[in-house]
Amino acid sequence: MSENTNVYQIVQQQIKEAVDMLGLDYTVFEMLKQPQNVLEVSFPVKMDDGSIKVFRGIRSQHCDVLGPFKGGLRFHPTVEMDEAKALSMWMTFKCAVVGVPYGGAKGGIECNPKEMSQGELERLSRGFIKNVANFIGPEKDIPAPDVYTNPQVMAWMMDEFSKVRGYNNFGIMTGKPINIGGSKGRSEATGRGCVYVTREAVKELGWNMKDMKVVVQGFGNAGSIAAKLLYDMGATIVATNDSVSGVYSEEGVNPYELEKYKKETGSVKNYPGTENVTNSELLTLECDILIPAALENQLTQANASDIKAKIIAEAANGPTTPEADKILFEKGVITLPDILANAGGVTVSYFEWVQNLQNFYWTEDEVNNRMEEMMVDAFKSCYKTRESYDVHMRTAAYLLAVQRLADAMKTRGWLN
Ligand SMILES: NC(=O)C1=CN([C@@H]2O[C@H](COP(=O)(O)OP(=O)(O)OC[C@H]3O[C@@H](n4cnc5c(N)ncnc54)[C@H](O)[C@@H]3O)[C@@H](O)[C@H]2O)C=CC1
Ligand SMILES: O=C(O)CCC(=O)C(=O)O
Repeated sequence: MSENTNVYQIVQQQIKEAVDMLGLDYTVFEMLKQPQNVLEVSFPVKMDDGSIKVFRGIRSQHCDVLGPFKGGLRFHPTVEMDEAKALSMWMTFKCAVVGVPYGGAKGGIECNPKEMSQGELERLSRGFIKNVANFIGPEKDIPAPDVYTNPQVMAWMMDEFSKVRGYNNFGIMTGKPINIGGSKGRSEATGRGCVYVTREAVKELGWNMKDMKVVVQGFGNAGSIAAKLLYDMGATIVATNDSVSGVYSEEGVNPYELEKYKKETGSVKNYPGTENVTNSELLTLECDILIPAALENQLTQANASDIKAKIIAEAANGPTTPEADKILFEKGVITLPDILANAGGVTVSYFEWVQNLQNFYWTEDEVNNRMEEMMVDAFKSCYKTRESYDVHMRTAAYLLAVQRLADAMKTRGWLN
């Protein structure tokens, strides 16, 4: 039978399982099984050659019982509503797992940013914001970077929103450049947070980071930072890739040098001293830690039994299908689920928003130390729940998150 890779249906299944295990009122499932609000917009953008192209943008706001909606915006050719809904739902659970007072949102624009100039990307970003300005706001829904969006895109969007409102609104977007209200540590936060929980898992197993061989799928923001920090801790980065190619070396690569090479050539492909590997070869390489840091549905029933890693730390959202999860659990692999492992990004986004609202800025050490404390606490809570319910880490994280959401619903009078 072919595998279901519809991420919206997958997340609904994850919620149902947690609600049933916790014996909660069915209203909790009814509330969480779909987003509270969705918006789809289309708008014209003038291209550099003078032509007009119409783009489609999406924003899904899942559940705001714990606070305003929050989550990234991606620029990608595959952006569509079911994916945005699922990603917004994962944001709700992620915030609840780490104790960040937000609800989940996500969105994006269907486009190929690699084929667009900076001017076109700026007009695209501003056009999107003009069309969603009434739907978002610093107390309502605060977007952030995701796949193929970056601090510059956040800056244009913040500037456009401020123009629409008629006064500066730094708190509307997070992941901004530091000189216009960005937080120190935000660019590195997703990879850094992922490394903190990976380090805790390695410690729990009584292993030493210096003995770890690591494979990172997706040498972008989250993946390259995770690779660099693990390398700094003594781990060996044996392979990594991007959308063009992968590279492998048994002795390991220096991710700082690889980053320079990728900046110069546009890809990790043909990095000296390595052999090129395909994406499917990369995922099943001999290693201790595998960090999927690209897109959804990468570990599936087709490749799960061939995966050699003992720890999988999901920097990406939704990289593992439920069928793959089962196979990996039975093999004894410890999966650090996305809603825990990549929560460092939204945690520091929360710090950025707090700094913007107070107009008072923190040092990088303050940001990193506070994030570390929250990530380690969340890891420990999930690990404890995993042991007490005898479930895998993903289910443990959902049990914690759904219980916290249900408690807040009860307190707010949404449940009997
Ligand atoms: N940026 C952030 O703060 C956060 C990102 N994430 C998740 O992390 C993942 C990566 O996001 P970012 O690092 O921000 O994006 P990015 O755009 O900086 O990097 C994505 C990387 O994946 C690579 N890639 C794309 N398609 C690929 C394929 N088919 N095979 C192998 N590599 C491929 C790209 O070449 C690029 O190197 C996404 O799932 C995102 O939702 C999660 C939490 C926060
Ligand atoms: O920083 C944020 O607000 C959200 C980041 C994000 O999109 C994610 O965690 O998947």
